[in-house]
This record gives sequence, C-alpha cells and structure tokens, in this order.
Amino acid sequence: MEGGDHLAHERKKAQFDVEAMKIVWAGSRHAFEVSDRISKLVASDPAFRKDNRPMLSRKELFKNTLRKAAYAWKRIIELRLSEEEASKLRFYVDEPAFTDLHWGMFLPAIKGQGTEEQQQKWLPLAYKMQIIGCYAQTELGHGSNSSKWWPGGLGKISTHAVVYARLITDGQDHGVHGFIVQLRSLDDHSPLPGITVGDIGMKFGNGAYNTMDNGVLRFDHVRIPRDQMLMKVSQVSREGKYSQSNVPRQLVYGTMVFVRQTIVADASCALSRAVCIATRYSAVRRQFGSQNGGPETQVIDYKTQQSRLFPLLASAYAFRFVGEWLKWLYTDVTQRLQANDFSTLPEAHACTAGLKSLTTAATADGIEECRKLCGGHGYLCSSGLPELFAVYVPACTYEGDNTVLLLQVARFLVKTLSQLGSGKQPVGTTAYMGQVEHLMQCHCNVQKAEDWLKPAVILEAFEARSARMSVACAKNLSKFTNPEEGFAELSGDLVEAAIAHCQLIIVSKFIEKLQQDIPGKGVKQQLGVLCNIYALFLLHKHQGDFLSTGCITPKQAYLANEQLRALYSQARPNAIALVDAFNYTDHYLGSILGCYDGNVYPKLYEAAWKDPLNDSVVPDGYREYIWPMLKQQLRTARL
Ligand SMILES: CCCCC/C=C\C/C=C\C/C=C\CCCCC(=O)SCCNC(=O)CCNC(=O)[C@H](O)C(C)(C)COP(=O)(O)OP(=O)(O)OC[C@H]1O[C@@H](n2cnc3c(N)ncnc32)[C@H](O)[C@@H]1OP(=O)(O)O
Ligand SMILES: Cc1cc2nc3c(=O)[nH]c(=O)nc-3n(C[C@H](O)[C@H](O)[C@H](O)COP(=O)(O)OP(=O)(O)OC[C@H]3O[C@@H](n4cnc5c(N)ncnc54)[C@H](O)[C@@H]3O)c2cc1C
Repeated sequence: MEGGDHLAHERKKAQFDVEAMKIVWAGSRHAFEVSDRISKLVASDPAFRKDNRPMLSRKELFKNTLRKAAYAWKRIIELRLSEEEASKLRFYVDEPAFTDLHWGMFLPAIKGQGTEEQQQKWLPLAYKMQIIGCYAQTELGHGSNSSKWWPGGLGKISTHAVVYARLITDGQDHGVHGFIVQLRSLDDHSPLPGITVGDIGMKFGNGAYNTMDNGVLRFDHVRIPRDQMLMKVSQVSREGKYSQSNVPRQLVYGTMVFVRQTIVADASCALSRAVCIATRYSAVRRQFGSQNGGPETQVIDYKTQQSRLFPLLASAYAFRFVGEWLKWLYTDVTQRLQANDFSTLPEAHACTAGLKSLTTAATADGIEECRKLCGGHGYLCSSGLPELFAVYVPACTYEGDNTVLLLQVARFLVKTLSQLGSGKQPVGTTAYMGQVEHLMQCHCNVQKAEDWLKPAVILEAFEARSARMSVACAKNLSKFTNPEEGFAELSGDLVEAAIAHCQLIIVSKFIEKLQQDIPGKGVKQQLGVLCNIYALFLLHKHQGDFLSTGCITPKQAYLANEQLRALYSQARPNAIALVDAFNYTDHYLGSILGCYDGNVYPKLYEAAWKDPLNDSVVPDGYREYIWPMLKQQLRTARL
C-alpha cells in the first residue's frame, strides 16, 4: 500500500475532540498556536535537517551545531521573535547546544543571584549574545577546588561562566559562592591568561549529546574583579569584609530549582515523543494471530503490548500536568522571595528535586521500553529512539544525581514529620501529613473493581502509603543516637519513602487537573481514563509497598489490576488520537516508525539505501581484506 494515511482507520475510532485535546496538552490556545507555528517553521527549513546526525564525525557534528545555532539566532532576529517564540524555536531545532546553558542556566543564575547593578551590567550583553555563558559547578574530583568538569558550552564556545567556588577572605572559608568569570578573549576566542579550558571527550551514543561541548576548566592565579561575585545573597566590601543579606543562604542554589522545574516539563516532551513513535508503529505493525486467512493482529491489540505502552502514554500526560503545576509553584515561590517571604522555599526545593528525579528516571526507562515495543526496527537509528535515549538518559544525572535528589526529599519529609510534634501544621504537598493519625490506621474500602475509579479512594491509598513509609523511617531514625549515622544507614528506605511521596504528588495533581473546567467533547473523559491508568499502574507496580504497610488487602490489589485491564480496553480506540494530540511534526519526531501517515515500510526501505555504506555495491576494504581471505579459504579447501 503506497501513499495515503495508513492510520486513518485508527483516527476514525477516536471518541474525543483531538483539536481540543491539543490545546489541553499545550497548556493554552496561545501556547498551542505558538508551538504549532514555530514547529512548522523549523520543519520546513532545510537548514534544520537532522537525519544525518548519526553519520557525522564529532568535528562535523559540532560544526553543524554551531551553524544551526547561528542560523537559528539569525532567524530569531529577522523574524523579531519574542522570548517565548525564540525558546520554542530552539526546542524544535532539537539539538543540544551551548545555547541551552546560556539561556537555561547562565542567564537565570545572574537574574537570581546578581544584584540589580550586576543584572544591569551583564544581562543586556547576554540577551544580545554579545557574551556567551555557561554554568560551572561540578568538579572532576570531590570538593570545590580541583578542576571544573562537565559544564555544557564550556569546552569550546563560552566566553564567560558563572563559576561556583569557595570564597575565602582573611583566611576564613565562607563556603561556595557564584562568580562571573571571563574565560576567553572576545576578539580571538583564545583562553585568557591562567585559564586552561577544553572539551572532555566523546559521550554515549552517536550524534546524541555529542553536539554539546561539555568542558574542563582550570584556573592558575586568575584574578577577577570583586564586583563579579554574584552578590544578592552575600557581599564582600572593597575592604574585604564579608557580610550576608537577610535571606537564606540556600538561594545560592536557586538556579537549580528553576532548571529542575524546566527538566520536569522537558520529561513529558521526551516521553510523549517516544510514546508517539511506539503507539503509531504498534498500530501499523501486524504480527501473528491471524485466523482463517484474515489479516494478522495489530500488535497494539495484544494485551501485553497495551500493559507496557499505555502506562507510558498516561505517564506522559501525568508529567505534563505536574510540570504545569510545578511552573506555577516556581512562579509563586519567586514572587514570595521578592517580598522577602522564604517560607515555601524548602517545599519548592523538595518538589523540584523529587519530581525531577522521578520524571527523568521514568522517561529514560520509558524511552528504552518504547524501543523494545518497536521490536527490531526500534534499534535502527531511523526509528529515532536510540538517539532520543542517548540524548535523554543523562537527565538522570545532570542537575543532581536522581538518588542524591531523593535523599534531599527524604530529609524534607523527616523534618516535616518532626515538626508535627511542635504543632506546626504542614501545608502544600505535605498537608496530608497533618492527618497522619488517621492515615496510619485507615482502611481502604474497595469491594469491587470499579471502586478503584473513585479519586478519593485512590488519593487516600497513596497518602496512607506515603505517610506510613515516612513514619516508619522516622521511627527507625529515632533509634540512632547519631542522626546522620541513622540517615546513612536507612538511606535505602528513605529513598523509597521519598518516591512514594513524589508519586502521590503526581497522582494528586492529575486528579486536581480533572477538577478544572476542560472543554471539548470527550476530552475530560479520556483524561480520566489516563489518570486512572497512571494511578492504578503505579499501585500495581508498587503493590508490595501498599500491602506491606497494610494500606490495601491482597484482594484489593487483585481488583486494582482487574480495573487496570478494563481501562486499557477503553484507551485502545483512542490511542492514536491521544498521541496525535501532542501535535508533533514528523521533523521533530525524527522517526520513520512514528511518521504521521504510518507509511513505515517503504520509508524504511528507502532510508536504508541512503546509508553511506550503500554508496557503492562493493564496499571499501573488500580488495584489502575480504578478497585475500576468500582466496585463502579457496586454497585451504583445495588441499
Ligand atoms: C537536551 C535538552 C535538555 C532540556 C532541558 C530543559 C531546560 C534546561 C536547560 C538547560 C539544561 C541543559 C542541560 C543540563 C545542564 C545540567 C547542569 C548541571 O548539572 S549543573 C550542576 C548541578 N549539580 C547538582 O545538582 C548537584 C546536586 N547536589 C545538590 O543539589 C546539593 O544539595 C548541593 C546544592 C551541592 C549542596 O550540598 P551541601 O551538602 O552543601 O548541602 P545540603 O546538605 O545538600 O543542603 C543544605 C541545605 O540546603 C537545602 N538545599 C539544597 N539545595 C537547595 C536548593 N536547590 N534550593 C533550596 N534549598 C536547597 C537543603 O534542603 C538543606 O536544607 P536544610 O536541611 O534545611 O539545612
Ligand atoms: C550530560 C551532562 C551535562 C552536564 N552539564 C553540567 C553543567 O552544565 N554544569 C555543571 O556544573 N555540571 C554539569 N553536569 C554534571 C552533573 O551535574 C553531575 O554529574 C551530577 O550532579 C552528579 O554528580 P557526580 O557526577 O559528581 O556524581 P557522583 O556524586 O559522584 O555520583 C556517583 C554515584 O554516587 C552516588 N552518590 C553520590 N553522593 C551520594 C550520597 N550523598 N548518598 C548516596 N549516594 C550518593 C550517586 O547516586 C551515584 O550513584 C553534567 C553532567 C552530564 C552527564
């Protein structure tokens, strides 16, 4: 079958208004329109071609990225794009580059930690890209005194960096502070005296994150002017006297709160992209199961395929909505900080750290699962999945190793519980801890499978599980005379309690989303199905937690699984429309298996012939290596 829409019959099955769902996914009609227009602009411009990336050498790849970044900047200026549109354009170009760190970390660090004066000096230069900056925190070894190692954009391009280093005045160590440091000449790009800088080498995967110049940096007696220390949180006077503003020291780490929030939003993009590919291909692919000479079964109709794919589809939507909420939380905490209200900073830190950890881990695993869901073809670069995985997987490490971040959440939970005794009522995402006595002894009253569709039932089960796991940790911790020793010894349990708490946040934010007015025929109903799939899939996967804490009975766990199977059947006719609602162009998807028209096989066949190995019928090296071997075998056979 050539041409046409091979998925048209699937699209006809949809029981909801896909156009309305596109608006829900984008967040608003305005966001949808910007996204739609900019993604098409990028897709239609041959300068943004990306299908050749896996074939390029590192040097070619890197130069190509510089070309695209410069061209993107030219288009941003020519078209007078707003900040929102420009950031969408970089997103749809879909190639990690030094600009991610310039716009995503360097600028926010100056905005968050620089004084008014410092912002006035540096921000205009950075906004016009007259300087290019990166964010240099991580070290090669431990401490903050060896070599910086890893910062993106540092290796070859950045002219400046926000460097985190210890501040020592009059022999006294004041801890880690941020400094703006010029690294390279603005005339010929050579490193300034005393500065050694370079790329740290090839990373995982062809193409993938190798478009980024992650770098190493060393200083040898480098002097920077005093006013290049970021001085919003603490200051050093002309006389060398150190002082601190009346704000928490933790604000030094404010950029991380901002970036972790954007990483959660990004997780829903990466996961939805993989899910879109795997869902479309699962509807195209037929394998076995035919009876009486009829067509073979579409693999999406196998229950096992559904039980692997649909929870990922539901997770993509869940991460989208929790990301939206996290953006609100970040905006709220920022406004409060401006009014000198620091009360919600610990919660914002715990939420961004924990949700970054959970969503990136699930997304990295989910992309790999999508590759397997596509069978052998998923392993081809033209499926788009190997590169997506290789680009995405470091998200589990950068901006804080996921386990280290969960330990930060666990500390916050233990602290919240310990403050209950002094009468401090928890608020926000820990408000449920205020009912800890009820949650420690409540019984789930599910009697039939459909009872699991009630939001209040789901919420109470997740709250009880999280509260009981945190309380068990707190009780065990109290047995140690040295709290830090206890924390280290129990860190495995603490991480599990933190996961339970963060899963509760995602489930509860999905449920809250459904309480809003959502226009469009059948849209809310489909989101309800996805919300229940997400919650019951987690409950099924972690049933050990729910059972061992006595939150549910084995019979109720069985009923949850029964309900989950029924939900998969409800999602099935809507699956293609639910991934169409992401509104991804074929360019952005970068996948033959996921192409909109589902015309997979002719495209795969055609793409194979474009591989450089197929430039000639007889490969280079045949005369040199293969021909002599064949002749040798001939002689041996004759003997
Ligand atoms: C491919 C495209 C991707 C697109 C993504 C989308 C956009 C993003 C844009 C760009 C991103 C692109 C690429 C990725 C770049 C990645 C950049 C980096 O990786 S930068 C390096 C990040 N490093 C880390 O995250 C290190 C992790 N470690 C920590 O976070 C540690 O907590 C610490 C900050 C290093 C501090 O450790 P320390 O031991 O000194 O202190 P703690 O005991 O941990 O904490 C003390 C105290 O402070 C509180 N706290 C900690 N962090 C924060 C924070 N961020 N905000 C607020 N508060 C914080 C902590 O809770 C403790 O409080 P208390 O218990 O009350 O004393
Ligand atoms: C692609 C990529 C881009 C990056 N970009 C930047 C950048 O732009 N700027 C920048 O400054 N950095 C950047 N980084 C560095 C990144 O932030 C760090 O790699 C990350 O914070 C983890 O730190 P680490 O590498 O020192 O790991 P480690 O801390 O050495 O972790 C190693 C292992 O030890 C465990 N571990 C560590 N500490 C504890 C603990 N306290 N308790 C229990 N277990 C622990 C971890 O879970 C992990 O399993 C980047 C990294 C990558 C991979």
